[in-house]
Amino acid sequence: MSTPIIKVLREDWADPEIALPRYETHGAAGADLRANLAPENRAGGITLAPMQRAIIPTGLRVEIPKGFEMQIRPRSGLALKHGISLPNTPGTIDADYRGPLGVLLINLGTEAYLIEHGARIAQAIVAPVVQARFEVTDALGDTARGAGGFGSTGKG
Ligand SMILES: O=c1ccn([C@H]2C[C@H](O)[C@@H](COP(=O)(O)OP(=O)(O)OP(=O)(O)O)O2)c(=O)[nH]1
Repeated sequence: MSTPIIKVLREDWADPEIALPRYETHGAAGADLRANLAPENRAGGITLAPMQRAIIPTGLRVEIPKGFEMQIRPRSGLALKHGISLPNTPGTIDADYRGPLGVLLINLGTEAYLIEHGARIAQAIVAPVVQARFEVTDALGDTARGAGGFGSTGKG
């Protein structure tokens, strides 16, 4: 598969010094997204109290090629050390979305956490998608599992 190109537009107000999403290692699945805060929040950052959530701007808009999506996922280190996660993980960025790319963060930790301007707050995974067709039917095909679910195959 050839490398999909994501077109990235910086907002007029965004700080151009903040790096675009990038893969930190050769084999990384996710490209780190950075907070690009509004000018009035840059000095002080944005503090998330325990259980508080907020959309953190990236200062970017993207054009994802048709047939792909972008998933926004938490960074494990932030989750482990500070309880910073995404209530909508994985956030879905649709190929036809042209609005601001925001990262919805939640502080699941017990202490307030400061999001600094330029901080790496989440990671973006680009993944192929297919759109299925949903068809009504009167009967579904037989399987060994049948209607068994929710732990029906037992423990261990
Ligand atoms: O973490 C996220 C999740 C979504 N979006 C943007 C891109 C996405 O394409 C759009 C809509 O997201 P989604 O479909 O998850 O939201 P919805 O609540 O179903 O809204 P809509 O009715 O607009 O589809 O919002 C973000 O910027 N960040």
